[in-house]
Formats: sequence, structure tokens, C-alpha cells
Amino acid sequence: MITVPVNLDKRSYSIYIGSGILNCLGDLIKGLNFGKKALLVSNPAVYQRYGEIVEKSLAGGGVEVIAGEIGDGEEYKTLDVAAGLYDLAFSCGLDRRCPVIALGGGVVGDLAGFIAATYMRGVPFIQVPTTLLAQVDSSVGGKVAVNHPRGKNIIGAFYQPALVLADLETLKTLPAAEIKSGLAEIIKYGVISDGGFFAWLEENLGQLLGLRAAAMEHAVETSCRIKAEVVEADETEQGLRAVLNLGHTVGHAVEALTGYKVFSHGEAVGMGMAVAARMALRMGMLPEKEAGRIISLIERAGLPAALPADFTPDEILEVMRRDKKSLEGRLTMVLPAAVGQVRIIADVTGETVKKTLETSI
Ligand SMILES: O=C(O)C(=O)C[C@@H](O)[C@H](O)[C@H](O)COP(=O)(O)O
Ligand SMILES: [Zn+2]
Repeated sequence: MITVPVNLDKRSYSIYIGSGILNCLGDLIKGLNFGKKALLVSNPAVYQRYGEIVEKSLAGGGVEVIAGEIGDGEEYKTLDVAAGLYDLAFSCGLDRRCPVIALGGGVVGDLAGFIAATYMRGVPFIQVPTTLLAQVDSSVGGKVAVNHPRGKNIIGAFYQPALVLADLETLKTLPAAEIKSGLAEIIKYGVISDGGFFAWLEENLGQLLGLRAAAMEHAVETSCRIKAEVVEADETEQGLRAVLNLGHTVGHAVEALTGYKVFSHGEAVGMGMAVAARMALRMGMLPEKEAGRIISLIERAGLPAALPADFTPDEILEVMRRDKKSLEGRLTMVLPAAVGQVRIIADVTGETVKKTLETSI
């Protein structure tokens, strides 16, 4: 089992990465002095596959599971669904020391984390991510949230888990689309801070698409290390952490415009990163060859690099302006300056965005 530390003073924790380690959860929890009941948030498919092994392991650690199942999909990441889980936790007598455990992908993790952050003003939180995207990105760093009808992750908090347990075995049963979605965030890490890792991805993409264990382990570990480093430097996104949002300004706009139903998060981020590369090229910030490498890797991963033709640049721009990174109406974009280096540009003009969007459809 590999351990990646996330050093945040009193909120420090470990990310455990390995194959067949789901049954270690009970032992890991033993040392944490939590309550004897846990709210296990999951969706029916994941619960059916892994619920028993997790419950058994927790029982071994002296913890009784209260199962809180939610529907599968971004549309369930809402205050209404959270309200149902608060009721369940309260009626089952969960107190302040009882953990909320997220078993599943990004939606489950974000929602469960939001409940952990708010139930009784905060209870312990454990992430057990079972998708590639959740293992490399959403389970790490403490961004928890529910969606508002007008925007993704609008209601949320920074609330760190007490531990993250990523079992690589769970990736083997994922549909190919889920793997591609996670690859978008993995490619993001190469672009934002590690040219060597990006070159490794160019070489080893086939291995990752073929779910080869050693390659997958390297990709998950490296992604977690890069994310941990950024989060340690700027936990609450006062500045630097925004680099993790590369591709998300356009990505979130596309997700919102299509009602979160047409594209996966990774597909939307793939499009967003391709737009960011084209924009940086247009602004003279990024050499053509580097932009080509970024767009080509996105496409080779099976992700779309072009925007859907259903929306005009003006429509996309309007939604982009509501992005959380925008301050006083000024659009902030994360743009690559090289493979392995990004810059946060605080005042991108609408004209530049529109021109880039026109060439991205
Ligand atoms: O952890 C972060 O910081 C990120 O930006 C990671 C993103 O990949 C992730 O999708 C995140 O949830 C987006 O956050 P938001 O603040 O743009 O809603
Ligand atoms: Zn993301």
C-alpha cells in the first residue's frame, strides 16, 4: 500500500493507494477514536458491489454502518438529497464523533463531504473513492459541495477528510467512459505542473486505457502527490489552488448548459483544457507545438477537444462569467504557458474568449 501524505497542520491526513485494500478500512479507522456508528453514503450500483466488504471491514473495527443510498448522477448532488441524509443520520442517533463515509465517485464524495461539514457543525469524514476521477482528484483536497440550479458546486465548503482509501481494484469494473473522464484530470496535472509526467502520459496512455496495474498505480499516486502539493500551499484557494481549475471555466459552462446530462465532467474538462490551450496560443503565451501536444493527448485519451455546436460563443461566455473564479465581473482563466506550467490570468477580455470559442466549435 502506498501512502501519500497531505500536510495541513491539524487537518493533515493520508491517502492510501493499493489493490484490494477496501477491507483495510476497519483497521485504519480503529486508530482514529471515532464514534461507533457511521453514515455510509453511496449509490445503489456501488453499494451492491462493495457495500458488504466495507461493512464487514468496519464491523471488524467496531463500527456499525447506517447505509445512505443516493441516486447515481450529478442531479442528485442537491440540498434536497442532503436533507434526506441529515434526517437519516439524526434518526439513527449519529452524534458528533460518528463519521460520514463516502463510497463512490465524485458526486457521492462531494455530497457526503458537504453533509459531514454541516451535520452538527462538522463530523469526521472519510473518502473511499471508487472511480478514477474521484481517486485522482475529487476525494483529495477537501472541496465539498452541492449544486445550485444555476451553477455547479455553488453551495459548499473546504472540509478535509480524515483519510482517503483508494482501492485500484475498483477501477477494473468501470465503464471505459469513466476511465476517460478520470484521464482528463490526470492530463490536467501534467499540464499544470509536471512536464515529465505529461511526457510519461504521452508514452503510457495505452497502458492506462488498458488498465495496466503498474501504470495506473503510478498515475494515481503522481496525481495525488501533485494535488496534495497544491492544496498544502493554498488550502482554501486564495490564489495558487486555482491552477487545479484548468479547463473548468469552460468545462463547468458546458456541463451547466447541457444540464449535466450530455458530457461527463472529464469530457467537459477535456474541452475546457483544449480551449485554454488555444486561448494561450492566441495570446502568444504558449508555443504552437506545446498547444498541439496538449490537444493531441486529450484527443488520444478519447476525450472531445471541440465544443458542442449547439451553443453560440456568447451563450458559453455568459455562463463562464458566473464562474467562482470571476471577481467583480472580471473573467479569470487558468492558461498554459508551457507543458508543465500554467498562469492565472485575472482579466481575460470577452473578445479573446469569443474568438477562441469560435475556433473551438
Ligand atoms: O480541487 C480543486 O481545487 C479543483 O479545482 C479540482 C477540480 O477538478 C474539481 O472539479 C473541483 O470540484 C472544481 O471546483 P470548483 O471550485 O470549480 O467548483
Ligand atoms: Zn474537475
